[in-house]
Amino acid sequence: MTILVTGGAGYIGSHTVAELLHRGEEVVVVDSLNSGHKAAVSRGTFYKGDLRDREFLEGVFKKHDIEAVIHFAARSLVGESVQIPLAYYDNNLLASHHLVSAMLDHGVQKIVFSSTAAVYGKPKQIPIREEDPTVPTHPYGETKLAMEKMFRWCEQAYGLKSVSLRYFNAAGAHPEGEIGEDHHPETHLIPIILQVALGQRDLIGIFGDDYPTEDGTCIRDYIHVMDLARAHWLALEFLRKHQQSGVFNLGNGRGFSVKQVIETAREVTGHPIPTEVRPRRAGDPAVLVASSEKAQRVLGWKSQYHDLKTVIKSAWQWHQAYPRGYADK
Ligand SMILES: NC(=O)c1ccc[n+]([C@@H]2O[C@H](COP(=O)([O-])OP(=O)(O)OC[C@H]3O[C@@H](n4cnc5c(N)ncnc54)[C@H](O)[C@@H]3O)[C@@H](O)[C@H]2O)c1
Ligand SMILES: O=c1ccn([C@@H]2O[C@H](COP(=O)(O)OP(=O)(O)O[C@H]3O[C@H](CO)[C@@H](O)[C@H](O)[C@H]3O)[C@@H](O)[C@H]2O)c(=O)[nH]1
Repeated sequence: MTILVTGGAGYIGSHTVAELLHRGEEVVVVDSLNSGHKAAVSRGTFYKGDLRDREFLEGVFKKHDIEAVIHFAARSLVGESVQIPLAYYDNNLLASHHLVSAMLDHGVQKIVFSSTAAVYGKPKQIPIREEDPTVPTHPYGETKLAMEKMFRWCEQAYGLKSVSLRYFNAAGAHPEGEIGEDHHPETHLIPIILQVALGQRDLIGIFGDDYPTEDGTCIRDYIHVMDLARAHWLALEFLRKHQQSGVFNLGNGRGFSVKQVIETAREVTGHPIPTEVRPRRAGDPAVLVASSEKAQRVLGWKSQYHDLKTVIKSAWQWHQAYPRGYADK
């Protein structure tokens, strides 16, 4: 039987596809290539298409004996979601609605879902635990939370089993160096810093240095993309074994400020990486750090890349080999 991976040509999706294939799973990828890259999926069956195209989706479900779905496909930029919220309701909620309808029509009852730390909004306590209040501060987080809820209601009504993985900040690249992070435009901190080190940008803008943190810059929990990839396989195994739904945080449990990330990148790259302080970015909470105790206890997951330097080194290896990302492949 086959695992359908939506958004499998994207950053986290492509690393998960590589992990699933490594584990001997059969994989079918569906991706619109809106932000992903065909070259990121070198093995497995690939279909270019949009989840909102019901006829297209129907064709994929008819052609393959699908056991479960891993659902990455989404728009996922915090700032953009504030500017064009309807695009987020359309591409995230409507697309997921089509996907779940097709799944249920074809008797597919298991889904692993890319949720996010953004569902918590401004956390009341650190580290954040799964039972903490979920009060998103932007449409991106709002649509992800709505999808989690949609899965829960579908469990009650139709028996759908879901695992929602709330990831914190994904970073790094595959250890074999053939796939990595390549977004256009790039908005994420670590790849932008590495573009400065490559000479593609003059400096990195720091979005606010007046947060209530030790050095005034935002603190995030950076988790290696291969640790995330392995968690998806474990979530699939959890669904197979227990026929039970669940929600899990995935982070390293350690927070690093924007300034600390820049300093570590200077050590890794040997580049001075000039900075400029800019205004705060709308919707950014000061600190997001996960407790992943539940994922460790229930899924048997453990982060293998806890050191920020190792995470940045692995991203740097990819950016050095492919300075223009997949355009160089
Ligand atoms: N990158 C992070 O730090 C992070 C953190 C938390 C959660 N997430 C979530 O993880 C998932 C993957 O993130 P990413 O950074 O790999 O993003 P990405 O943009 O690299 O990947 C998303 C993929 O989905 C595809 N896609 C989007 N809409 C589609 C549609 N309607 N039909 C078919 N394909 C579609 C895109 O072409 C792309 O390949 C997203 O759901 C995101 O919300 C990411
Ligand atoms: O040029 C930049 C880019 C980012 N930042 C800061 O760096 C931190 C990390 O930002 P970024 O890499 O853009 O990630 P987030 O906005 O934290 O969002 C990521 O992590 C979230 C979970 O925490 C996911 O939901 C999102 O999909 C994913 O993009 C934030 O404090 C930003 O303000 C800067 O100071 N300068």
